[in-house]
Amino acid sequence: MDTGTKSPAPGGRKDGTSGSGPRPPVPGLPVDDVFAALDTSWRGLPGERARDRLEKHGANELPRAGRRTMWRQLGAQFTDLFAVVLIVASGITFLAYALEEPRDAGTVQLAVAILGVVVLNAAIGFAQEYSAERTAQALEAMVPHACRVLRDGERLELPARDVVPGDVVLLEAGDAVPADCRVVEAHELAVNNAPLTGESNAVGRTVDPVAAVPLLEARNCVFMGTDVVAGGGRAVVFATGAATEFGRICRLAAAAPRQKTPLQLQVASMARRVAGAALAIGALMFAVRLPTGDSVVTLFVFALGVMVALVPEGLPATLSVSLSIGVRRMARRHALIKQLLAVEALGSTTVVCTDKTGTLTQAEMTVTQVWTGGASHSVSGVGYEPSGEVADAAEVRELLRVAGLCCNARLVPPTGPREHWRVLGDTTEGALLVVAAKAGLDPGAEEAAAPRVTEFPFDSGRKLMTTVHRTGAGYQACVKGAPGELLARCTDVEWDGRRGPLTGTDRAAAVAAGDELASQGLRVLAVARRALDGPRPVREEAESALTLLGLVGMLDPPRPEVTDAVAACRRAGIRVVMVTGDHPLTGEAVARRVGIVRRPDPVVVTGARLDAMDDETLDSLLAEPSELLLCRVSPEHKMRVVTAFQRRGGVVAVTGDGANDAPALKHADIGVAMGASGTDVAREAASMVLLDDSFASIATAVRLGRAVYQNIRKFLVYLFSHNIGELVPILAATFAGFPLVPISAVQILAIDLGSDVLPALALGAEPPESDVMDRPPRSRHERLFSTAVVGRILFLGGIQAACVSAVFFWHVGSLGIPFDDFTEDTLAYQEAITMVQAGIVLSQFFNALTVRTDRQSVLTVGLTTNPALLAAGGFGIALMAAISYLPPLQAVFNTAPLDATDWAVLAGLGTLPLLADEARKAWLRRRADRRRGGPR
Ligand SMILES: Nc1ncnc2c1ncn2[C@@H]1O[C@H](COP(=O)(O)OP(=O)(O)OP(=O)(O)O)[C@@H](O)[C@H]1O
Repeated sequence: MDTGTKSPAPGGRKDGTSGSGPRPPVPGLPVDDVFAALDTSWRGLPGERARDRLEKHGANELPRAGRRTMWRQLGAQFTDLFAVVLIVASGITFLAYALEEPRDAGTVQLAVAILGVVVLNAAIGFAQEYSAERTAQALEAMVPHACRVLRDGERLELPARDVVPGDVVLLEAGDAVPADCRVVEAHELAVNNAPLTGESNAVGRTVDPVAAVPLLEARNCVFMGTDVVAGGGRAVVFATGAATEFGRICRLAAAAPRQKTPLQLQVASMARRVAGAALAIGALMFAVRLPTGDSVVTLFVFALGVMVALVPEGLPATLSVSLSIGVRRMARRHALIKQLLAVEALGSTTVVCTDKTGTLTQAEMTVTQVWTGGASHSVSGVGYEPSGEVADAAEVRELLRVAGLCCNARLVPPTGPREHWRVLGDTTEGALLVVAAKAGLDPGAEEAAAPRVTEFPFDSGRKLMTTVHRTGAGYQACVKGAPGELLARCTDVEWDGRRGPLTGTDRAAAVAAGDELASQGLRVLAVARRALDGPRPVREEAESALTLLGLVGMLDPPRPEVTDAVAACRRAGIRVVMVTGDHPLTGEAVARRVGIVRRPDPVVVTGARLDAMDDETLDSLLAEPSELLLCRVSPEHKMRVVTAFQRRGGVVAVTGDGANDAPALKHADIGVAMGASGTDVAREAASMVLLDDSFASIATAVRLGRAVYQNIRKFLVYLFSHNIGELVPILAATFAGFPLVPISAVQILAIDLGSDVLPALALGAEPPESDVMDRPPRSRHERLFSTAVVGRILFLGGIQAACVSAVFFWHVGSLGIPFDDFTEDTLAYQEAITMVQAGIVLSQFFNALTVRTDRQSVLTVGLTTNPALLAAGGFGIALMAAISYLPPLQAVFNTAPLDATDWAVLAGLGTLPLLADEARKAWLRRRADRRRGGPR
């Protein structure tokens, strides 16, 4: 059919394959006419024509909806609550300056400084949002979105963006439909059109032409943005990119609101509360300083300054930095976070339900045993290279021929000297093709001799797959699957030179052989066939009265890195539960190898036993602290177990790769999909995607997730402790009857903006503490501002406040000048306020070092292991020196030069919070050791 003639261009308005005008007539055409209309054929497009079409129609991508322009993003920074409050505050200060008699330059400086806060905050916020968005885009691009198409008869795997009208797409359960297509071949094909129609039940697809109906209702079409949920088939693309129905809807859709995570909400609400408190404290300051006799305007400006200084403006931005650094670190370690929520949940994960194949193991299957009745045959060779030996027996060849015919995977030879043989498709099937090749069988030739006429695809609920072939002697069903499921459908055997009914002894022998292979950790499949009368049997017919040919056992070695990761999870108080569709013996053998099972008596629960259990029994089973394996389970069981763990208050991470894992992935606190081998549906449903599929990456993500939370607490303690250091001296001076403030509002702003922002950001980027995985998971209900956090803020802030107050009073008192004689211009006063400011800056430098660890000594992590923090602290000190020594800055801040002794005293006092905190940590460590029964 592929004439190669230049018929009306597919995708153009004439044949309606694209554009927003008349919809394509393809649903009404018989299959052959569809190919003609789209100028393509069953063999797919020739490569050159596909390239032309890609050029003509552009990439199969949707224009990004809902992205704000840079200007709008920047503008938004000035309209959030804090910014508005600050802008109003600055306006009032300017007004106060205008009304003041005589005018004080300090007032206008304060007004400008407040505006400076707004601009700086906006800049940080904007930079953060911008980089977070860039990160999100980069991460999105890392999630593979490939599809299988036929081009010139050749089966290829292409990025979905390269698909063009006329491409023949191969569809399987779990695939995301890459473009709008007309179905030309369907094997129990069903899709979920929910993204387009809102109805989330599976709808079957046919190949028959349909009468004129709205395109979305055409049962012979599949659409971009939807998923194949069952069966498989082929379809021809008729619209791509923005021309698809999905593209049309996306154009109509308004920008989705950005969702904030509970942590962000917690911080935002806390920041609001602190702002309220700042307002109250500002009012309090106004009230307490009223007796000093200052003018109302002066007092008002001062109170406003204090209030502005106390507002934690930088907090939300620092939080975003911390989260986005966490996300980037995880991506570097192969864990892509799709929803920020997962970062938080990871930190409090209590249970990980993990698949076996690919996650704990390498998913590099090699058939090592073939069992045919009385005889067991070893197979040599490793990996997917089809070289090795297998017994040259007719019954082995027949078993492998049938198994090979019942496969959709394809072996791809290496293209370069450093490459290896690869499998395109299911690795279990890849292993079967390899062993068939080792037996001298050529899949192409076998398929040509017995072309496939229909297929009942594998699904993990049924655990079987069947293909029907036309042979010289009629039709034949080739069936492979889990031995238990397949044996139940067999009535005959053909092995050991015997062909006849399957006896009780045969059955027992097959079960024993299967168990023996499984207990070696091998994945076991049984293979059978039957003769059929016609090409299109119903499934029950094709999968009954089968003749059993034997079993194959395939090895899938554990991933070497998993054992350590499992041990780390154990230490971190996280329970690892294996959930597999495989045989209990295979599951247990693998679980033992990776350390999930260490005791002799693990609890192995099969899907059948789960079915027989009510929720109460299941709950009490999960409550036992046993080593638990769930074997021969289907995705529905997985969902039930996740829900049961959650009922018990667990925070559950669950892995999944198949389309029917989607509900469990969505329901879990952290749905983890496989980037390399998983289906598109699973990846869409998940909140985290593992690029390397390895369990070890989950453990790493948990570690980094815990670190993010810890870091947030670190900078909270850091940022809030200096507020105490600023407020207490002011209150003390007022109550002591000192007529001036020990630290002015502009000085407070200089600390907030000059010396505190950068170290807070550097704390948000701290690497995980080495003992982060030696503690139990954080309770999901634990507040960010826990008693421990507030206690530490008061502890560190209190010491700092005591030190700087002492410095102030010592300095103003040592000269014997009466308090009432002090004016703003008294040198001793200028020196004293400079010392208070420098005292806080130095103390904050040491504070930053001490908050780096919760319980460990700072010396254990090393004083220089966060160079960014040292640089940020160093910058703050240099700025302070400039404020003390440079005349223009002295004029602004009313400061005076400090001498070396002053600096030395301040530095000495600044270390006090650090030393006191070290003593507190040592006490905590000793207490923990005592609880554990002696030091470790
Ligand atoms: N492509 C296939 N065709 C037929 N049978 C298969 C196929 N793949 C697996 N099986 C059989 O079905 C059983 C369950 O496989 P399934 O892929 O559902 O397990 P799973 O839950 O993904 O396992 P795992 O936990 O190892 O990832 C296997 O033990 C095997 O006997």
